[in-house]
Amino acid sequence: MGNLNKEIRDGDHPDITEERLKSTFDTHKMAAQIYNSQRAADRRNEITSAVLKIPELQDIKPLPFLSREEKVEEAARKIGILSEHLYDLVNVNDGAELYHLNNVVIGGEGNPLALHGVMFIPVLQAQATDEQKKKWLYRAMKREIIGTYAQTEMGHGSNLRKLETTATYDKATEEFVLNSPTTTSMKWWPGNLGKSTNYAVVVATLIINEKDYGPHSFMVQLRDENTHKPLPNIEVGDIGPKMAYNATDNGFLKLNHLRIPRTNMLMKHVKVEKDGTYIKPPHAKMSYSAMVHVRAHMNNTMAYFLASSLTIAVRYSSIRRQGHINPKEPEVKVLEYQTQQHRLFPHIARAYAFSFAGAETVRLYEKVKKDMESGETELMADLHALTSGLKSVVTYLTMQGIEQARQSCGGHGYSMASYISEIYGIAIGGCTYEGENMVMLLQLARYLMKAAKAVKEGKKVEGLVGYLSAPDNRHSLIDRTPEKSYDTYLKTFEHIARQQIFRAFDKLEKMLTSGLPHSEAWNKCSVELTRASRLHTRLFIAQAFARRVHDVVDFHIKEALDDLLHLHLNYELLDVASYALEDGHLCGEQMNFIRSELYRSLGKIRPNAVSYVDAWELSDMELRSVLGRRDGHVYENLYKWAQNSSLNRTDVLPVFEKYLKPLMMSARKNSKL
Ligand SMILES: CCCCCCCCCC/C=C\CCCCCCCCCC(=O)SCCNC(=O)CCNC(=O)[C@H](O)C(C)(C)COP(=O)(O)OP(=O)(O)OC[C@H]1O[C@@H](n2cnc3c(N)ncnc32)[C@H](O)[C@@H]1OP(=O)(O)O
Ligand SMILES: Cc1cc2nc3c(=O)[nH]c(=O)nc-3n(C[C@H](O)[C@H](O)[C@H](O)COP(=O)(O)OP(=O)(O)OC[C@H]3O[C@@H](n4cnc5c(N)ncnc54)[C@H](O)[C@@H]3O)c2cc1C
Repeated sequence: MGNLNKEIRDGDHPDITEERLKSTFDTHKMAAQIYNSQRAADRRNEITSAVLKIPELQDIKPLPFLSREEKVEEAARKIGILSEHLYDLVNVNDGAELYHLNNVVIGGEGNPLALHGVMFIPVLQAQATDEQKKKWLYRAMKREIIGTYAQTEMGHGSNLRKLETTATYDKATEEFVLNSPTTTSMKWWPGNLGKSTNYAVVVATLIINEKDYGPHSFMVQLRDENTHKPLPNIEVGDIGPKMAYNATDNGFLKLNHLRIPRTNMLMKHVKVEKDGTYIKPPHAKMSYSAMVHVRAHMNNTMAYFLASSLTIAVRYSSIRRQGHINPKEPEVKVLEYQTQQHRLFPHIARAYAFSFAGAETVRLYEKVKKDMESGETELMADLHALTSGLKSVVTYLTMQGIEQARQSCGGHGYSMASYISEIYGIAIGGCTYEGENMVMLLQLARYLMKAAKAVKEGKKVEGLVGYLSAPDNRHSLIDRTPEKSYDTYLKTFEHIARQQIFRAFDKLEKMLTSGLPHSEAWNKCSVELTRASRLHTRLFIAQAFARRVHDVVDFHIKEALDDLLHLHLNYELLDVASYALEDGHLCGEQMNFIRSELYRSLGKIRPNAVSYVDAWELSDMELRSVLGRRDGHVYENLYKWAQNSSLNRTDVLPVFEKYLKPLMMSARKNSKL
């Protein structure tokens, strides 16, 4: 039998090999859990190996040394080369393969086709009629045209009902007139809008006979297909540098009374007839499908970002030696410190949890998408509630985890050589895009309040909120169950979420009864409401983790996942324990029990720590991190990496003659006086 950890190679740093030899599970079999099948895990590695054989697809130099313009150019260069090899490298109908290819070759900072693939094509698939698909979708899929999704404006992103861009129907010419009447009505932020795309699905407020029908989607050609020059009545450009995503040209767009044919409105579900008659869609929010598409996939992208930074931090912590635990012994790997383990291991567990919760979410999304094709909309509300909560909680916890990973690498974590700061910048965009986190938590809260009302009225609720009508224990039995039975943990999470949901509900009801208008009462309860949404979502994540562990057949994989789940449940419970202490559901003694289980878990995870992150099978090419190198040879490569700095091209910079020398000369002269 070979090594269980598949990353072991001759010549690696002995400290990291020592870690890998301790693995109790086969890391490639674990990858099958993370990527949902052995075939998917195999394909990732096959794609990486194939890419490594194509020299033009390698980074020209480490990305942090590129200027913004060079980053934009480099991503476009690679997209061009990828286009030639695409069919040999991936199954183009498999989103996971495309995403992996993107991560290996280009990385997270963006590319000209990102929004084309992530939103433009999905919105056409979901909202275009067959005729419209023939006109645009098939061309888009062949990349004859490149598009984006232009919804957010300078003045409005969250509140779609107040978008200022108008699409006014002109019955006489059977056209819509698209107009940006104010500075704040300019589209602002859409990815790749600035310079890369020649088409956009523009979301505008539909006006017919002076009546406002709310946001609708319209296909707009932005640029000439040959010259790429903006078409008349269109002003378009880049919004400038951002915290991250700087290979992406997020853009602005001003439409000056631009006329487009009536048939450019996406009309699969909703219609404006020639005479201006408006035909409603089967569900008012069907046009929000592209956003739900991205939200449904965000758990997995966040899990990936979190796992990337943890891979870097855990590998580095296994070769970084500093300080002593036993003064008579050599300096220890920093991974031996309990504080380091506490800082990193719970986030490893979260990365796995997000991936498992993500798989369930994508399954529900696929079902709803199929239903919607035939006009069936029953599960849309469930999906919207679930994805709203998850996108908010998962992006926020990912942000925390990545920052802990960075800090756990000490000074070198702050260097771009770690690449963690770039991953952080990219990942935290997710707290904002696809619905600002608080706004989306409040969307979930609407759903939870409806369920709470039903329960109060004596009705039974089911599905995601079924626990609200299930029996509850007054006191948690957490310390009175056999090891590896997680039922009592999950019941405790249920209790906490239920209590908070009803606390928010009661507060809201009291205010409404006192005569406060609904929107004011809602605002005054909104912190309590977002707490309810977070607790409900964290319960779902824990349940999804437990469901996955329950289903695993392979003994060693199950045992390793079980250890992570145990850590997850104890850590997460401590994080939210104040809610259960408040009403005596948990007592001080049980808190001690949870704490001691947590510390026991850290010890149990420790020997497998490197293998848990190796199991994500993130290649050096995609990690782009000196600290996270698979072979553990960090220090000599850190020195090599610094040689890329343009400041090192000469021993003496011109600024010396220009500024520093005169400064020192004058100081010396003064001190002689
Ligand atoms: C050749 C080489 C190939 C190489 C490969 C390339 C591959 C590329 C891969 C690239 C990989 C990665 C790239 C990653 C890029 C990053 C992508 C970033 C994308 C970011 C894009 C955006 O941000 S787009 C803009 C997003 N904007 C928002 O999300 C706005 C948020 N606001 C809203 O969604 C809405 O305004 C609102 C939901 C908050 C409110 O809407 P509204 O006012 O209309 O409704 P109400 O609040 O009144 O609610 C009414 C009822 O409607 C229900 N509702 C709302 N939404 C939905 C819904 N979607 N579904 C179902 N129901 C919904 C709501 O619940 C209310 O119900 P009731 O309570 O019953 O009344
Ligand atoms: C990296 C990145 C990529 C993006 N890509 C695209 C794209 O491709 N296409 C596109 O159309 N857009 C894109 N966006 C825009 C993005 O979708 C919006 O910025 C986002 O939806 C948030 O909206 P906002 O900017 O209006 O925030 P605001 O709503 O102005 O948020 C500001 C504050 O107000 C609070 N707030 C607002 N409304 C409420 C409320 N009702 N209740 C309580 N609090 C509230 C928020 O919680 C937040 O704290 C992108 C943004 C980023 C950062």
